[in-house]
Amino acid sequence: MPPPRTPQIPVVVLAGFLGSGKTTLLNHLLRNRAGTRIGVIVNDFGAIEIDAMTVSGQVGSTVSLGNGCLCCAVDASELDTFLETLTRPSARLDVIVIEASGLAEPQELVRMLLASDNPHILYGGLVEVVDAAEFDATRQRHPELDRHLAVADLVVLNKTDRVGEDERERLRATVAELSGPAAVISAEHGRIDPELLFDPALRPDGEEMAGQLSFEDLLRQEECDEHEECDGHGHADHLHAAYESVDFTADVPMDPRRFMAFLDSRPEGLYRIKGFVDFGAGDRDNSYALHAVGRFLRFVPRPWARGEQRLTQLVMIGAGIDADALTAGLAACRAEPEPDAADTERAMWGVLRYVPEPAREGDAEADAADVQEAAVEA
Ligand SMILES: Nc1nc2c(ncn2[C@@H]2O[C@H](COP(=O)(O)OP(=O)(O)OP(=O)(O)O)[C@@H](O)[C@H]2O)c(=O)[nH]1
Repeated sequence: MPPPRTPQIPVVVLAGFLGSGKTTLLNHLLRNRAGTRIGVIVNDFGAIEIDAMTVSGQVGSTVSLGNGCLCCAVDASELDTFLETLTRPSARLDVIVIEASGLAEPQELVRMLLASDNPHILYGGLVEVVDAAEFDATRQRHPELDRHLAVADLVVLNKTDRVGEDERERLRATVAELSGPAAVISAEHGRIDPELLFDPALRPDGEEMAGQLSFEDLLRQEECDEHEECDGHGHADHLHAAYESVDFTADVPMDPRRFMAFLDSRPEGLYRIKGFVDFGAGDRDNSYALHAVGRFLRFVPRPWARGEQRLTQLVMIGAGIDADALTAGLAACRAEPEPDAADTERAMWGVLRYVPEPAREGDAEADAADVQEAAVEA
C-alpha cells in the first residue's frame, strides 16, 4: 500500500509594483473567501508595517515579514519558519498567499518556494498586479518590470476604472504580449474571482499555474545572481536597490493645511506614501488612511478605536529622495498646541477633496473595515 500522501498547501505569490493594488486585492480575497481558509504572509518594505496593519484576515493567520524585500533575505529561514507555522494542521489553512513588497523581485520569491524543503507546501503560482493608470510611466522608469510579467502565471490589470476603454484594450494587449501564455484579467479595486487563484482549473485559459518559471530558469537565474555581471540581473539590478524608505511617526496631530502643502510639494522621486494621519482638531473622530501612488492621492477616514493611541504613522518610498528633508518637512506639519478650531475645520476641506466620492463609498467603507478589523486583531 502506498504511504499516505502528506497534504500540501498551495502557496501563491502576489506581486506587483508599488501601489498597484496588492493589499486591496488581498483584502478582496479575504472578504470573499467563501469558507476557504487563507493564510497570509505580508512583506513590507518600510519599517512601519502598514500593509500588515491593513490586511484583514482570520485571527492568527496573518504574519508579517517586515522591513526589506523578502527576495533578498540572505537565507530563507524566516520565511521557512512562517511557512512551517502556517502549514501546521492546527492552522487548518487551505491556501497561503505571500504579498510581496512592491519592490521585490518575484522570481526570487518563487525560487525560494521551489527550493523550500517544507513537504507541506506546493508552489501555487505567481500573480502579478499591474496599475493600469501608471503602467506606461512605471515601465519607462523600470524596463526590468517586463521581466516580472514574463514569469507571471496570472496578471491582474487593476485600476481599469482610471483609464478609458480604448486605453484599457491597448494596455491589455501590451501586458498580454509581455506575459506570454499567462491569463490577463482586468479588475477594479482588485475584485477578481477568488477561485482564479485557488483553483487553477478555473483560470480563463485553463493553464496550470506555475507553468512558466521552470526549475531550469530558476537555476539559471541563481547562477546569474552569483555572478553579478551576468546579463545584468544581479542583486544590484533588483528593483529595490535604487529605492529607500523613510518612516515617520508623530504623537502630535498634523495641521491639515501644512500637511496638504507638504503633499502638494512632494518630490517626483517620492512615488509611494502610505499610512495613517491624525488631523487632531480637523477631525477628532477619525484617523485618515493615506495612499499616494505617483501623483494619485487618496484619504480614507475611519473611526478611532476606543483607547487607540492617536498617532500619525507614515512610510514614504522613493528613489533619490532626501530622507532628512522629508522628515523635517513632516515634522514642520505638526499642529500648534491650541489651534484655531474654525480655521482647522476650513483647512480640512483640502483633505476631504481626496476622500472618495459617495459613488465609491462602498470601497471606502471596505477599506475602513479592513483597517478596523486589523486594528482589533492587533
Ligand atoms: N481607482 C482605483 N484605486 C485603486 C484600485 N485598486 C487599488 N486602489 C487604490 O490604490 C492605492 C494603493 O493600493 P494598495 O492595495 O495599498 O497597493 P499595494 O500594491 O498593496 O501597495 P504597496 O504595498 O505599497 O506596494 C489605495 O489607495 C487603493 O485604494 C482600483 O482598481 N482603482
